[in-house]
Amino acid sequence: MSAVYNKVALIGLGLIAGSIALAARESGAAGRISGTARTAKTRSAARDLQLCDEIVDNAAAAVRNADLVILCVPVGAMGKVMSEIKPHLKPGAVITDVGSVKQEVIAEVSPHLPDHVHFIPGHPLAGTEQSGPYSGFAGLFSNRWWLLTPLPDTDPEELSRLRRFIRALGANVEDMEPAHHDTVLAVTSHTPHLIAYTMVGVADHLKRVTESEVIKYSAAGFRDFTRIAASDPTMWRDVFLNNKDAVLDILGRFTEELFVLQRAIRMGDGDHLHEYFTRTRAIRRGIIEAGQDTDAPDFGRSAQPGGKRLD
Ligand SMILES: NC(=O)c1ccc[n+]([C@@H]2O[C@H](COP(=O)([O-])OP(=O)(O)OC[C@H]3O[C@@H](n4cnc5c(N)ncnc54)[C@H](O)[C@@H]3O)[C@@H](O)[C@H]2O)c1
Ligand SMILES: O=C(O)C(=O)C[C@]1(C(=O)O)C=C[C@@H](O)C=C1
Repeated sequence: MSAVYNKVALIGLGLIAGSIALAARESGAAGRISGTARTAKTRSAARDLQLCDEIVDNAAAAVRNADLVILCVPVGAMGKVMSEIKPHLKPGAVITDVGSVKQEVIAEVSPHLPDHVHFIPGHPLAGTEQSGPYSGFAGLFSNRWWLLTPLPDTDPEELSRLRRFIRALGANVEDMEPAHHDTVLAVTSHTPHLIAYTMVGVADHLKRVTESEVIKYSAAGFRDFTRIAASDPTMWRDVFLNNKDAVLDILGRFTEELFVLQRAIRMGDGDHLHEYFTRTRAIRRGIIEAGQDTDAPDFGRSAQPGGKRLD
């Protein structure tokens, strides 16, 4: 394909920027990619991996003459990076970000925006528990959602151009209000991560009592928790500090439900537990039937059309 942007600048060469670089190169969506990272070690790793056409020592140099600038740093660092690149941006450039939280990023970045650029915040709903330049891969965004949260004055032509670039990386694009984004992600991503972190912490305490048994006999469910709980501490610290209200709201609801289930177990209320688990199972099956979980095994669907199983 012909390039959507002549020069793309990636700030923060970790999992997401590395994956964007590889996918953009594979698709030809970027004419030229310039990248930078905070530490010399990361820049050197990115050079070894040949992630970009050029790896430069600072963000100011990376954005020079760039048509698209993608901020790929932790949510809490977005404002600082934006203030550094402000004087070096090309007039007409599009600035986007990949932060997992939107309202706070918009609040932190907006004061540093020069008049002559377009800021279109975004968030790819794709990732892993890995971080750093070695963890990127070209297929990360394939068939995943990438949400954009355009602002009231967003130029429609620039918005459709950015959508074209993102689709070239393999993702499906949708627009969302920033506040709604933060509520949805608190439910689908942020609170589940906090629960995984907590569960692994509980098991860690238990391990001190039972020695190595918690790890040795850990079942698949717990192992999935440990994968999530291995996610980058800086990234997740910033997510929780910057999506505080939505996460605290969902966490409150979670705690209430947990107490109800706890009571049902104590009272031996099997009907309540069975009805609850039947509802949650239907949600999982709905996700798979909608084709939203490409990693999931297709539990019995081939044998039973419609996802129903004979029990
Ligand atoms: N990992 C995921 O699953 C995932 C998915 C979607 C979106 N995101 C978002 O993407 C962004 C990047 O995440 P990632 O997983 O690629 O992280 P990463 O740790 O792999 O990479 C982050 C990069 O930012 C740089 N950085 C860290 N702190 C910085 C600072 N204070 N100033 C300047 N640079 C700094 C690091 O050196 C590194 O180059 C985050 O905002 C995160 O919320 C992550
Ligand atoms: O698959 C994972 O490891 C992820 O946690 C990815 C995940 C998610 O919760 O789905 C994590 C944070 C992002 O902002 C987007 C995607």
